Amino acid sequence: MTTMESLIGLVNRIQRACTMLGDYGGGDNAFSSLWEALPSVAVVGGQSSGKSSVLESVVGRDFLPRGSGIVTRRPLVLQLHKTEDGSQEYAEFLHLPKRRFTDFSMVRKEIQDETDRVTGKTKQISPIPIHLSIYSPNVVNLTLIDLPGLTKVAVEGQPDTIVEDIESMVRSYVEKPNSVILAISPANQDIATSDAMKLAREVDPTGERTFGVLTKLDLMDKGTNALDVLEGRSYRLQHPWVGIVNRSQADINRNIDMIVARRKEREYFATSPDYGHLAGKMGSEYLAKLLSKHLESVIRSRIPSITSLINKSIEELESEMDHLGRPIAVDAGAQLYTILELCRAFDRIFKEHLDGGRPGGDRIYGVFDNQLPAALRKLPFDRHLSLQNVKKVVSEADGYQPHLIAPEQGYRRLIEGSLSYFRGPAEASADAVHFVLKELVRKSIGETQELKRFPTLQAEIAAAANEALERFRDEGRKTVIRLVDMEASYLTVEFFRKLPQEVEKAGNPGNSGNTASQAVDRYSDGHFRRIGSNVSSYVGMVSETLRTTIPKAIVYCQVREAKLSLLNHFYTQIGRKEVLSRSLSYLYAIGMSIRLSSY
Ligand SMILES: Nc1nc2c(ncn2[C@@H]2O[C@H](COP(=O)(O)OP(=O)(O)OP(=O)(O)O)[C@@H](O)[C@H]2O)c(=O)[nH]1
Repeated sequence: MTTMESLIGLVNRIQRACTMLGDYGGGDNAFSSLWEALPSVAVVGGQSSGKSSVLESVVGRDFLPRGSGIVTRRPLVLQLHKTEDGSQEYAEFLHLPKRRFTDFSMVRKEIQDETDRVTGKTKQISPIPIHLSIYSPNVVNLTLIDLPGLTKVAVEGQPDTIVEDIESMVRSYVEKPNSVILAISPANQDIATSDAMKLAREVDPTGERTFGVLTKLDLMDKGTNALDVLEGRSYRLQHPWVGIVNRSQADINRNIDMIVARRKEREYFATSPDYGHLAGKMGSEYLAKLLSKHLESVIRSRIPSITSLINKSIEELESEMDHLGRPIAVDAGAQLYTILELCRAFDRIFKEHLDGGRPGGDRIYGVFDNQLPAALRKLPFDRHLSLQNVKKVVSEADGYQPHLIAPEQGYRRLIEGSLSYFRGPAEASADAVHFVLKELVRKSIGETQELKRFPTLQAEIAAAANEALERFRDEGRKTVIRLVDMEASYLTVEFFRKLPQEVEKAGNPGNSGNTASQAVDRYSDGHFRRIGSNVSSYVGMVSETLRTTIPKAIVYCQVREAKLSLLNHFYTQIGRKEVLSRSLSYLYAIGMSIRLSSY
């Protein structure tokens, strides 16, 4: 491998590591700054300027989606890898690591499908890149990023903001000082109106990192030529302009082969009266070499800062790994599957305990059927509703003015005071079920034969399951407390409506005119006893309700969750660990190859 090849290959590998971690310049961790430090070539141009055509002829293959409107709706990070002459050409997507595409029409389809997977079938755009590698003897090592074409109007079905959205996405790529801008303009349009040049001038006013490409030279009016642009008089850039002749729509319709098209392009320049003297510096093949060489020199100058960023990323990953715990297996990829299988075996047994088939789940019913009702019965309402306490609470609620008809405030206070006693048994039930579940986890781990050989994994599963159960318990407790509080926050109205009549009846046995005896009776012990017994029957009613709703809440929050998602967190975590450890070994390898080479 020549130095140039390995340098660009190096950057390709780092870019893959970044994408693997779900980063593409968005966040503010070491990885996104690493991504940003990497040079790449961003292809910018207005719609129909010939962007796709240029990319395809640089690659020497048809593989980009075609159609009207905005076809490129996600950035496409295209990594070209030169392989030995005569070797089979193939393509690979980062999101489908196991699949080699040799049929390039399938590559086109996969780009379309993968675009739709993120954006939906809508015409939305998304900044999440698709990574495609092409291995071919007909390419030079190069990383290109294809971006949506700049447009001036939204088409049917697209949000009005699409014009700005595309511009700001493209801008986010080209404004990075490390990006090389491949600005595509059609020769049959005034260069002064080119969308690509407008944006390039804004982000790179000195033209240091802009490569101007002029397409459609063959479509210029007879008798005119683009020498003013190509020789740098119309628009000055630090790098030379490159003229291109792509396949026309008719060529495409006639399925003119890419390699044939490249040859025709060479012939076009070689025989052109206008451009003959520039022939050696025109055409898509020359463009590819020019870019590759430039990219290499940029990368070379960045090696020291890239190395230090890699080290910083490694440090960050290491510390995240320390935090999550090291992966159990050495060969993470293969073992991840085994681990998940083992977890599932455990999960199955755990569910059998809950659903029956294995003992233990019945103990949850025991909590609801015995423990909870017993605890409810034992609540000290007798004391709370004793004659003495009722008198005290009611008088306190009355204040300086004793109640006239029914002691509404007194009732409320007595009821609220009583209801608060329900919190204890409610929480105790959540705890009791929690302990049953915990015990079932312990048992299930012991009964999972497959786990016998993996004590560490056993411990990790136990820890993860118990942690999940704790979370479910917290939720269960919160919910049952809420049930109790709900009872206290709104009392059943009918119950109160009945009260005054009862008091009235009880206070006036057949003597409705005698207010004096009524008054005496109202403050007699009998009166307070009646209040106590009214409250007691209200509380009894609530107790009945809670006896049935508390189990529902606990099953919903704890038992059901344990069945559905006991190890979900754990699965996410080991998945993350796997990705981290893969990225880490990746970066170590890259760091190593930088140290070993003499860049
Ligand atoms: N004759 C001729 N036609 C070209 C040339 N370059 C592009 N075309 C044609 O112009 C049309 C648009 O080219 P594309 O490569 O699809 O342009 P694009 O910028 O990718 O377009 P969008 O993806 O729609 O933004 C196609 O029909 C091409 O065949 C060229 O150099 N000469």
